[in-house]
Parts: sequence; C-alpha cells; structure tokens
Amino acid sequence: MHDRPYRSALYIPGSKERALDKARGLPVDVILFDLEDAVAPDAKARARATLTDALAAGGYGARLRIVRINGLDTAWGAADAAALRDMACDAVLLPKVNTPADVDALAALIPDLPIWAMMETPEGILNAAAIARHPRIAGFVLGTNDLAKDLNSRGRAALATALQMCLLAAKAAGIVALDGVYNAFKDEDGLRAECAEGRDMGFDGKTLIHPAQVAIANAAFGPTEDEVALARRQIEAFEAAEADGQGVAVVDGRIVESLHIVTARATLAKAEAIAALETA
Ligand SMILES: CC(C)(COP(=O)(O)OP(=O)(O)OC[C@H]1O[C@@H](n2cnc3c(N)ncnc32)[C@H](O)[C@@H]1OP(=O)(O)O)[C@@H](O)C(=O)NCCC(=O)NCCSC(=O)C[C@H](O)C(=O)O
Ligand SMILES: [Mg+2]
Repeated sequence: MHDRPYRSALYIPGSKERALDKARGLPVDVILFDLEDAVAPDAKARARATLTDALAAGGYGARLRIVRINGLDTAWGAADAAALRDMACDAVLLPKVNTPADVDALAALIPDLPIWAMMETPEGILNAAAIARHPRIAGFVLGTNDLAKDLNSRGRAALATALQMCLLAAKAAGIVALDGVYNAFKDEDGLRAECAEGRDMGFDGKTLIHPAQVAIANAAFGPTEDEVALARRQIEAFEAAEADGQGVAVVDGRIVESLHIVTARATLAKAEAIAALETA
C-alpha cells in the first residue's frame, strides 16, 4: 500500500502552455510533465524553460509533479537533468531505462530527487527486478508504445509477459507501478476496458494522454462504494470472530481470514487517501 493514490497520471507536453495551465484544474493524481517524446527536437530548449516557469508559478496543488527528461544518451538529457535543480517538482522520470547503471548515472547528477523508470525496452524488462530494487527508484511507468515498437508486436496480449514481469518486480521492491497509455483517446469504452484489465493485474494506476481520460482512470483504480462497504463488513466480522477465539469469519458466503483483512484495510486506506487528495 502506498501513501497516496496514483489512479491517473496525465502526460503534458512541456511545450504546451495551455495544457500546462489546464492541468491546474484537472482532478488527476499525478502529472507527468514531458520533455521527451511529446516535444519536438526544435522545441526542446523552449519546453525546458516553459516548464520551469510553469512549475515556479505553481498551482498544481497536491498532485504529484513528475518531470520526464530526455535520456542521458541524447543531445538534451544532460541539460534537462541540470534544469531539474530549478524545477519545483517531486520526482524525475527517466525514459528507456535498460539497467541499474542508467539509474546510477542520473542519480549522480541529482542527489535528492526520487527517480521513476520508464520500462519500455526489452533489455529493461529483462532487468526489471534489479532496476526496481535500485535505492533511488520510486516507481515504474510502462511505456507500451516503445515496447511494442521494439518487439515489433501488435496488441496488448503480446505485452502480457512484459507487463507481468514489471509488476512482479515492482511489488517485490514495494514501488509504484503505472500501466501504459491508451492511444485512442476518444475511445472511452476501450479505455475503460484497458483500465479494468490493468487494475485487475495489479497496477496502481494508468498513464494518460488527454484530460478526457482522467475520470475513467480515477473510477477504475479507486475503490467503489460497494468495495469500501464490504471491506468494513469484513473487518467487523473478522474482529468479532477473533473476539470469539476464531481465526476465520464468513461474509457473503466467503471465508475471511487475516490476509483478507490486510486487503480490506488497504482498501479503506486508499479510499481515505483519495478523499484527502480531493479535499486538499
Ligand atoms: C493528443 C493531443 C495531441 C490532442 O490535443 P488536442 O487536439 O489539443 O486536444 P483537445 O482539443 O481535445 O484538447 C482539449 C483541451 O484539453 C487540453 N489538453 C489536451 N491534452 C492535454 C494534456 N495532455 N494535458 C492537459 N491538457 C490537455 C487542450 O489544451 C485543450 O484545452 P483548452 O483549449 O483550454 O480547452 C494532446 O492531448 C496531447 O498532446 N496529449 C499528450 C501527448 C503526450 O504527452 N504524448 C507523450 C506521452 S505518451 C508516451 O510517450 C508513452 C510512452 O513513452 C510509451 O512509449 O508508450
Ligand atoms: Mg516511450
């Protein structure tokens, strides 16, 4: 269980002032301010300055502010990493992480900021467990477009092993894992289905590309009222069973043991964290 919700993580091109402004009013849990693929090569330097000014102006409230820089092996990566010193952000997202050494290289340039890794290359996926265990890594973001490109694959089913390897690595290391984007941003039913699939696999949230996707991800990755009510009933029933010297309770015809109470408490904690974020 993490300290805050990560249901929706919206990419915003660092070059788009209007979108940077719009995000101040969106009910999104995480903002991924992008200097990488959403910014054209000619616009990289200007985007860096525009983003620095937008972050300095503030107004993003309790949303987690993560800046995606260009890779350190590109023409822009070193300048992006240097600019982080002047950016009011909470973490940095490093694209195309292949090995823990890639994380070491960035960590040496930025002593304090938590680092998130884009998991989007075949080599990175094979090294997922070691990358997740790196002491500076706080989260994984799946880059399903780049991964499909490198694999020359089609469709989400072809990515299942990679998604699950990243999830296993993230869960074993206790870090956050966010699912990849759904490109067809006008297809609400398709997004809803893919969010449900990612949630059921164990992802903490979904990365998004358009404001219209936010409400769908928030609904999919937040507990429903029925789930919260069930969690309360399970805890109540289990505590009553324990008081009676029993290790098992029954709720709605299903057994409830101490391990289910861990999940029930996590559900309540998540609902509380969402309520706290929404009123912050
Ligand atoms: C996809 C878009 C290019 C569509 O843009 P546009 O045609 O302008 O959309 P709308 O006219 O419907 O926009 C309506 C208003 O919403 C604002 N807007 C649009 N997108 C965003 C956003 N991402 N964040 C905040 N606000 C946004 C517009 O400014 C309009 O506002 P207003 O005029 O005030 O009403 C566009 O959505 C876009 O550029 N999206 C982000 C694309 C992106 O970031 N791509 C890179 C990340 S995906 C990736 O790289 C994944 C990974 O690495 C992998 O490998 O898979
Ligand atoms: Mg990518």
